[in-house]
Parts: sequence; structure tokens; C-alpha cells
Amino acid sequence: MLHMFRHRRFTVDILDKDADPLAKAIEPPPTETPEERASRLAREAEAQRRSDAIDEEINRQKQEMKKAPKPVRVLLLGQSESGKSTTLKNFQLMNSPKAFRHERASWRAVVQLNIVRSVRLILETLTEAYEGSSTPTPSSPIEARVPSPTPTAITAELLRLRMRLLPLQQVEEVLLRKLTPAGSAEFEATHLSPINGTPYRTFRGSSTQISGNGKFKEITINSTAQWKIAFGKLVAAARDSFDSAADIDFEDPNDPGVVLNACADDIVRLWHDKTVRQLLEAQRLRLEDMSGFFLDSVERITALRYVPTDDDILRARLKTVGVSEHKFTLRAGNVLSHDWRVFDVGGARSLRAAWAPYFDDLDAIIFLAPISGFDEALAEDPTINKLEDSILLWKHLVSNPLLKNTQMVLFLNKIDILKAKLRARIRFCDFVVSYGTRPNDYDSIANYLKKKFGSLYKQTHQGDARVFYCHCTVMTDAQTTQSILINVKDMVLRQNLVASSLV
Ligand SMILES: Nc1nc2c(ncn2[C@@H]2O[C@H](COP(=O)(O)OP(=O)(O)OP(=O)(O)O)[C@@H](O)[C@H]2O)c(=O)[nH]1
Ligand SMILES: [Mg+2]
Repeated sequence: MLHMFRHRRFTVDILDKDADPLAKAIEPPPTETPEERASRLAREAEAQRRSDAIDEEINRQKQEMKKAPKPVRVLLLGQSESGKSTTLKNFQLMNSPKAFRHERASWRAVVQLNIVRSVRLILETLTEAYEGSSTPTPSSPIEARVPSPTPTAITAELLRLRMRLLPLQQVEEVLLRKLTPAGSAEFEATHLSPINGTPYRTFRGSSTQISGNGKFKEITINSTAQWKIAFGKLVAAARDSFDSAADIDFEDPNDPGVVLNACADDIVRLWHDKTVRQLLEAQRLRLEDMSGFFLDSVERITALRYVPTDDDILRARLKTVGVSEHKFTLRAGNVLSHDWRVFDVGGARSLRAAWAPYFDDLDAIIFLAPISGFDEALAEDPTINKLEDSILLWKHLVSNPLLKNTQMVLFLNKIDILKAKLRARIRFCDFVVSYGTRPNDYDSIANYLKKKFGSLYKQTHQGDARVFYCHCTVMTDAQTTQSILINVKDMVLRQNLVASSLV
């Protein structure tokens, strides 16, 4: 302010003083004595000194700000269901466990919705088989090992079970209404088709067997913050922690958990029914490998006082449509502290155009390739193999000039499902022709894929001193994931410090 004042005074000096009332007001009085003049000059000198000190401090702070490291920006990328949001959850669990656990009530509803979805999938498959409308499996090099049960194999007991489980349709409605307010555009986007709707189909290409779930829509969420607020009604009181079951309003008679609890025995019966298992196998529907699979924990999850565990939250499936962000501060030693921003975007094909604006000023991309998807198709396009889509996406990203200075980290994810598929004798070479006659075991396949992704990276990063980082991951396993994420954080931070010439 003093600075401005001085400046103004200087300006008015060269103007016509008589015309400027301010200049006139601050002019020394014509009757000023020599003592008064000396005192005024001393005051002005002191004001000048203080003003200079302030300017100096402002400049010093500006320089400091220039030197301080910018926030580390990390973007999670990969196709839909690759595990991006699960990675973000792991970051949250690691850096702000209290906030992560504070959201148990919201995740409780998502887990309930996931279980209802699995039941509905089975019921739809059952209905198709009963009505004899299930898609005949076309001839292909890979024959179905289990013949599909005939409509007559569907017993009266199974049909009664189907009837008794119809109320779950209402549960789905209630949960969806809670998730997205009725009438909003999002509600339409998330509404699932009726229980006897379009059948789930299994597709086969010439060299690729693929499966897609056509019109079986997923629950989608536009903003994590908003949908969590929508579950406020399940919260009896705002507390610091959700570790206490008392935080969920279990007495609410409209709680969807009540109907789920009443249906629990029937759900278990349905899931363990021999004909149902035979039907699913004939249709090559491996529910246990699908996102949001909880049918092996029905009793626990349908208990009236069910509260999701950390593990349940990591397994719960909610498709991302908007962008989520997680901010945290990482302390390196006692001196340095770094702000981090991790961005999670939707991986569905129609949402990928929204990725590019995040490429600017990015420190690292964590790319998730769910390698268990070698025998699956994209939900959005049943003609595209998931693994092929991941490889093409990776190729595009590593050759993008905007990302030439961005550290790329590759997670070959869902290796637990890959191992389960190999145990079930599904052959990798039946879907990836170039794999040839190599052994159908986990190590050989993981090595083959590391080389495949690695060679695409090296093609476009020749002469780059940076190491190619690749990890095999199970994002639903918090323990192993956290040590990998700590490694990645250290590495990205080191690169960031080198880039900002602090070390
Ligand atoms: N078994 C297993 N499941 C996983 C793994 N990683 C993620 N999942 C599950 O896969 C599902 C999909 O994961 P998300 O993190 O929602 O996938 P996404 O990449 O965010 O998908 P979009 O939001 O559609 O782009 C969730 O139910 C996760 O719990 C894994 O390594 N193993
Ligand atoms: Mg997501």
C-alpha cells in the first residue's frame, strides 16, 4: 500500500498539483518549520524502509513458491473394469483410511446391488433355457464341455425359486432410486432392464471366444461425491468413523437389506443348484470372475446388520462415468512434503475422449491391463477382445507425443482371475494365436505379456534412460497392492524431484 502511495505521489509530482486534490492534501503545509520538516522526512524515511521490507518479503515468497514442487499428478487409465477405481480406493485406504471407512454405508448399498445383479443374471439365464430361447452355441474350435440342460431339466422347484426371488427386482429399484434421484438424467442412464429382459449371450469369433452382456446395463455414477451423499439416509448420525454398525440405520423398515435377508436362503439354493451350475457352464458364464461377485458370501452380506469390510469395498463394482480425484500429502523425511493428485476416469470406449485434457502436465500414468480378459469381449462391443483392446490402448498412449515425458507404469491386473481360468483349463493360445505352443501356465503367460507390452513401450521410447515399470497385480488384495503402490509413489516422486532439479 505504501508502495502504491509513493508511486502515486511520484505521478502527481509531474502533473499539475493544483488540479489534483490528493496531491494537494499530502503537500507539506507552507508554514512548516525546519523541525517539523525534519520530523516529516524522518517519518517518510521510516515508511519507505517498511515499504521496502514488505516488497522484499513479497519477492522472497514469490521465489519460494516458484521453487516449491508442484503437486504430483497421476492419471489412472485402462479399459472399463480394468481396476482403475479399485486402484484409487487402494490409494485412499493407504492415505486416508478414516475417510475410506467413513463411506461404508454407501458401499453397503453397492454390494447389495451387486448381489442382486448376479441373481438377476442367473434368473435371466434360467428363463431363457426354460423357454428354450437360449442362444445355441455355434460350432467353433473350442467346444462347450458341458451340454446345456434341456427345458425339461428345469424343475418345478427351480421355477418356484425363481418366483420367490422376484421381490429382488423391487430391491434393485429402491437401491437405484437411492443412488440416483428419480427424474434425473442419471437415473435413466443407470436403470437396469426388467428381470425377464434381453438375454445374456455368448459370442464366438473364428479364433476368439468372447462374451458380452449386451443390454444388461451396469450401474453408473457420475460423481463419487454426489452418490455418496445420496446414501445419507442410511446414516443415523455423522460420526468420525464408520467402524461402528450403529452408524447405519438398521431399523429403517425400507432398508433393502430386509428383503435381501428374507431371500438369503433362496439365493444360496439358486447359486448351489446343480442345473443352474450346468446351465452357467454351458453358457460359459463364469460369475465368480465377474465384477462385483459376492454370491459366495450371501449369508454374511444379507445379514440384517451387515457392514462392508475393506475387502468388500475393494470388490464392489460401480462403473465410473465422470472423473474422481484423490488428493493427499506425502511426507518425505521431515523436510519435504508433496501434494499428490490421483485422477480416475471412466474407461468405457465412449468415455475415452475425456482423457486427453488430463495429459497436460502429468507426472505419471498408471495403466491397468486386466490380463484375465484374454477370453472376454468388451461389454460395449462384443466383437472386440478385451486383451486386444488393452494392447491397442497401450500402444496409442506410449506413442502419444503429449505423453513423451510422462512416466508410464503398467499394472498387469486381475492375475488371480487369470490363474483361476488357467486352473479351469481355459487355454490362452485358443484366444491369442501368436502365443503358439508355449505352456499354458501363469509364469509363461505373464512373461509373454510383459514382453509384449514392454516391446511396444521400447519401440517409442528408444534412448530413454527411464526404466519400464511393470507389476503383476491383484487390486482387490489391499496388502500386496499397497507395497506396490508405495514403490510406485517413491519412483514417481524421485522422477518428479529430478525434473524439478531439486536433487
Ligand atoms: N478378482 C479381481 N477383481 C478385481 C481386480 N481389480 C479390480 N477388480 C474388480 O473388478 C471390478 C472392476 O473394477 P473397477 O476398478 O471398477 O474398474 P474401472 O477400471 O474403474 O472401470 P470403469 O469405471 O468402468 O472404467 C470391481 O468389481 C473390482 O473389485 C483384481 O485384481 N482381481
Ligand atoms: Mg471406475
